[in-house]
Amino acid sequence: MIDGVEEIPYHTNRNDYYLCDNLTIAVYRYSETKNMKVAIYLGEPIHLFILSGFLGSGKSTLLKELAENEKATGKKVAVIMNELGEYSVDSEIIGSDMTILELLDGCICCTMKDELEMQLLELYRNEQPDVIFIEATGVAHPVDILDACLSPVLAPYMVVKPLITVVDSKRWVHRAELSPPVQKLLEEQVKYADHVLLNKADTVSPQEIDFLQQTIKEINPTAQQSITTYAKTEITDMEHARKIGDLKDHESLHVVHHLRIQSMTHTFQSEVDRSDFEDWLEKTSSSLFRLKGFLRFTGEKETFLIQLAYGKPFMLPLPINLPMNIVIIGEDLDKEQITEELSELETKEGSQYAPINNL
Ligand SMILES: Nc1nc2c(ncn2[C@@H]2O[C@H](COP(=O)(O)OP(=O)(O)OP(=O)(O)O)[C@@H](O)[C@H]2O)c(=O)[nH]1
Repeated sequence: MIDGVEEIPYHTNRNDYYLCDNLTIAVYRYSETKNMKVAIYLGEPIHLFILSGFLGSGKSTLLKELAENEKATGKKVAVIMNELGEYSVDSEIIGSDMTILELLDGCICCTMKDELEMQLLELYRNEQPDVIFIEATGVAHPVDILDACLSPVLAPYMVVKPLITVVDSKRWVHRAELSPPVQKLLEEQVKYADHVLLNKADTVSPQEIDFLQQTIKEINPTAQQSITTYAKTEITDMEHARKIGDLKDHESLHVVHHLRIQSMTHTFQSEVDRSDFEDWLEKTSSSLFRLKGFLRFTGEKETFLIQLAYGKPFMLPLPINLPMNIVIIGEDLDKEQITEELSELETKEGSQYAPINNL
């Protein structure tokens, strides 16, 4: 018997993933006892790059460039490509010498969230890449992509790198010709980026580049900007996100620096008083885009799945024991204060079990 792991009160015959309201829980068979166990497979943290940008802006071109740079430094690279269509032209272009997974005919930020979580989990468990690049569809919203990538099970073992938005310079200059919803999407993709690539610089004049830089700065004053042709850039140009703590030691706080959209994962060390937590949620919810994870309340035997989206909280009791990881996504999060507030909610009873290594 492994300490701290509870048996799941149902039986399945194989290693499996258990999908629960959008969240993926890894379920492994522990062969000595023949019982199913819930656990997290712990390996090296994986660096996750999310590439957003409107259709045809140059995301695949950038992906190919960055992936090749990373491979040249000896890193193991995996790619997840999301396309709205049923066939991915881009993955053909990227080449066959790295793991490429396709999510076709839907968008990871809405209908394909579960599939994305499954693919990330599978990559994490089976391939252990150093870096994963996710190319979103041209119409995905960066907040939703980040949300889809950060399941509470995996988030502590991922280092989310700066969110990169690729802009088609010419299209941007002429964006007033687009429909208002498309214009809004382009602006949102820029607004929430950490790094904006002004790509296709060869298609505009130097004066237009100046104008472009200025308008992008007005929408997102903190994003780093690069001017590129055929997305020629280096990953080191974008290396301005750093994790806090050492994830190999299962550091509970996972923070994405310099992101306008920030995420953090808090791991509760012990159970929490339910009404204190509900008060905290009520007080804080309006400032969060998203909160999701697992929690146990003092005096209650189930683990609760906690979800907060668009200010509305949702709690579902689960008949299994899970690590108490909560993922939080928001803008300008005061992470230290949130960590402090969440730690204060702990009642010091029913401590968090240690995740298991080497399953
Ligand atoms: N002239 C010019 N063409 C470019 C540049 N970068 C990319 N392209 C071309 O633009 C087209 C679209 O590039 P992709 O990299 O496929 O764009 P994407 O954003 O992945 O496209 P979707 O996946 O359809 O959204 C391709 O034909 C590229 O070769 C550039 O800097 N200048």
